[in-house]
Amino acid sequence: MGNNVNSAGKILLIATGGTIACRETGHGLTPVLDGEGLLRELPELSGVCGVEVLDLMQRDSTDITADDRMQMARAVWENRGAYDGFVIAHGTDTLACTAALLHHLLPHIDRPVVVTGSMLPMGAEGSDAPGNLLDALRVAADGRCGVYAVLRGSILRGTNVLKVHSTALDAFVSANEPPAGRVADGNVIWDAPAPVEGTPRLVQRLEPHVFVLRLTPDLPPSFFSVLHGFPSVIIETFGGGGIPAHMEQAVRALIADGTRVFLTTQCVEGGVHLHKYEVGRRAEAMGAVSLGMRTVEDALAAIMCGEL
Ligand SMILES: NC(=O)C[C@H](N)C(=O)O
Repeated sequence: MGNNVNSAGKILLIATGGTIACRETGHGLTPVLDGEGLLRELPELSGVCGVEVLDLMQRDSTDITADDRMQMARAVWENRGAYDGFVIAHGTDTLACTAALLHHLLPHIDRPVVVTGSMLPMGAEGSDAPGNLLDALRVAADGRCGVYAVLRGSILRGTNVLKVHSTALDAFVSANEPPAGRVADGNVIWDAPAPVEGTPRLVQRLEPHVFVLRLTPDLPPSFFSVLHGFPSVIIETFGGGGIPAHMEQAVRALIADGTRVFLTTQCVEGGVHLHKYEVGRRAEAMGAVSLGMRTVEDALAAIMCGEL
């Protein structure tokens, strides 16, 4: 199978909930629409591709766990003989976690896997839902293999998705990489080369016990004792990266006790550069590992899948 499967084929829409599927229930927005309910709002669909539906779950994405994401990956893996591509309709709040984890759970996937969602429910006035879902289906039908998120006409690599706004329709950016492509007037335009081919597989085992710690300048070093026992910890450090001097001993003890310590930055973009400052070099010397340009979601997924 090449890097592009035949375009305009049969796509499986996997519905998982999220705002895109929400209605006001009197208890707040709750996902209630199933996959067919979403498609009913897309009269422009005919001519784009054939779509079948798999209703996997109806969750606000806040409630989605590693097991649920594994179910999504399995649904793609087990159905890939029957479909040319997959669209996953998902809540936006943890969409970046799902896109990154699917990328690492499905290395070299030989189908397009496109995650999308919306900031307003399908059917609400001015909603971004129909446009996002239709664009996602177009990208899946276009045939480029790999995991992507499609939102507001942008095609983001699964590893670089970042939600930066909690309410605006333009809520996502492609972190540390330009978008892979875009959808303009219904046409899919790729700006990045296709991913390198390889043998597709499904990663079977996930390690969900990864702690992410956001440093504050005056975090008491005694706090680190609660992290002993975690196999891996990601520390979101300041700017270019480093461990504050008064926490060094505590981090060293954590590493000596067998916890792998990875460092990233609290900055939205730019990554960590531990070689640049003395504080960064000291952190490297004690055995902390740089996450470079990875987003937290990508690093988390890579660690959970045993890649790091
Ligand atoms: N816009 C959304 O989809 C937000 C919603 N709370 C979710 O992530 O499921």
